[in-house]
Amino acid sequence: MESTAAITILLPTLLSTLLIALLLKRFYIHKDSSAPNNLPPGPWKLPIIGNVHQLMGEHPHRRLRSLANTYGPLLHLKLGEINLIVITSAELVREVFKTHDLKFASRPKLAAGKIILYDNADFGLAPYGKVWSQLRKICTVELLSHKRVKSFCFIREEECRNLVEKIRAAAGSPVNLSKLLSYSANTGIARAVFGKDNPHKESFLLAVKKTFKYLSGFEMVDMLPSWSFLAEITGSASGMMKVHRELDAIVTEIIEEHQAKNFEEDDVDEDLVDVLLRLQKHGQLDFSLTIENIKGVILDLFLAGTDPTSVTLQWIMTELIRHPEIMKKAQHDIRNVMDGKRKIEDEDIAKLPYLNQIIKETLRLHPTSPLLVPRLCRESVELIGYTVPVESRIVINVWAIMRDPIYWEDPESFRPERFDESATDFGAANFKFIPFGGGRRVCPGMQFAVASIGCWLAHLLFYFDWELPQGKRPQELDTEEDFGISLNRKNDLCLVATYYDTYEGFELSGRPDVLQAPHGIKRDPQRMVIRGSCRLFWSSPSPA
Ligand code: HEM
Repeated sequence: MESTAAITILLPTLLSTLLIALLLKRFYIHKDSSAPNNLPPGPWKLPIIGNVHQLMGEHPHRRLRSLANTYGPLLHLKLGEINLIVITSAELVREVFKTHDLKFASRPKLAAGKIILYDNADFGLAPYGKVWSQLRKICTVELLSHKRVKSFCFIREEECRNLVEKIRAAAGSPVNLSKLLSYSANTGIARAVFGKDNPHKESFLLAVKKTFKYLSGFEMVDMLPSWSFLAEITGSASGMMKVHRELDAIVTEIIEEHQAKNFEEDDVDEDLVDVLLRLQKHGQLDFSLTIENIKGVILDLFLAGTDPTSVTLQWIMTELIRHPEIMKKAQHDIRNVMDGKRKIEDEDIAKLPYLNQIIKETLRLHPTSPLLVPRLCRESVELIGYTVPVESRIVINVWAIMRDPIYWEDPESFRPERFDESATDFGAANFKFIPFGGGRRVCPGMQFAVASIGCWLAHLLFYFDWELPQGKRPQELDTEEDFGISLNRKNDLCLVATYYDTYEGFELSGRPDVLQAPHGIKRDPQRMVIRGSCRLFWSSPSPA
């Protein structure tokens, strides 16, 4: 983990600086007089670095859970100059998302937001205010609303079929599912946002990985923002600048292509980029929409629409491989629902509640943002008798809450059925299941993500049987995590897929929804019947 490495390298320097500071300037190190007396509890703090050293050695969400177990669900840490408040209970999440939503609706200024995302000109990291709310509204209406998500079903279906074809082409050799899913997710969001595929996937996906690492909020430069030289020493400033240049080149190309189209006012085929450029040209918003805002929005959607979706799918497939009986049940459901049909459509997926339960259970155990996206407290707030100071950085350890035995029976087990028993939904109604966050800053891409994940998963399970390469046993599949703002698998997921040949004696043509009958037999998908558990075959071939 880069931030841990940076901490490890810097710690001796910081400690010696501290020692010298203590010896020579004893009297210049004052207690922060502006700090309230009743801060939430937390461990003893070293001067200057505060509790930075206590986050070493483990992923932050795991470390913060251990600290919460000692100090309670409302925890105060000092990370360099930053007051970090860590929330680890559903009851306190309710306070943040409901009672005091407005006070917690901003985001801290992170170095990555400044350098990579055009000084937070996007809306995912933008401070609470007019620019954020209008950009969010435009994206919701034009891209992420229920109606728009439904209208993109043709993109989802086409991309799913392309994915199936790619996996089939591997003909039983291991496929790198992590890579294939990232590519597919990126194509899906690119086509929805700007109408065509992203030709620079390889470099884009590398830049995405780095961006999510830099956005964790645990970079040295984000803990000691007034020591700006740290960004230079640790190399994070140049690293971020490099990522910025790579991403900027891609969005600049997209924008220039759209500008060159010279679209008409009443163009009915406007995509989101066209809409943003039109609004900029005609000054139709009550703030001045800059080209940096437009680039930032495209990057937000591009980053958020690619990584969490594909990462969730990788965790789903990881859990299904580790639990073959659950995989079989899901496959049985979908092959039954398809009942001789070959092309999976949105309405088929709607008939698969177990698939939905699998998605929820995976997001419970592997939330892609284990600490959500950090919030900034806009004014001081009283919570359970403690004061959360203004400008504190707030993280909600959803990873810990969603594994807490207080709220979940047998929390470490992968058991999709638990979502059958309780009517827990994605919408954070009970504050113990919050993989998409909540309140005003809740993920606006939730419907887009759930529709895409459902479609991909249905295709992966309907068309293929899956196993680990080299005869490995399910429990040998690792679940090692990599940390950034997004909780990825550390190692790529490589699996062997066996095409589920439901139509005996029939070959699929180029596209998996098209059947090719052997010579002399009429093609009539209506005449397929189900035999045995879920295997389909041609009912009565009667060669002419
Ligand atoms: C499984 C998939 C996804 C998960 C788990 C997820 C999760 C999250 C979380 C936890 C947040 C922070 C919420 C908070 O602060 O309370 C967030 C914010 C956001 N997400 Fe997602 N997300 C997913 C997919 C998407 C997709 C597909 C898009 C867009 C196409 C998207 C766009 C955004 C944006 C723009 C924000 C920032 C919102 C704001 O600050 O107002 N996400 N997401």
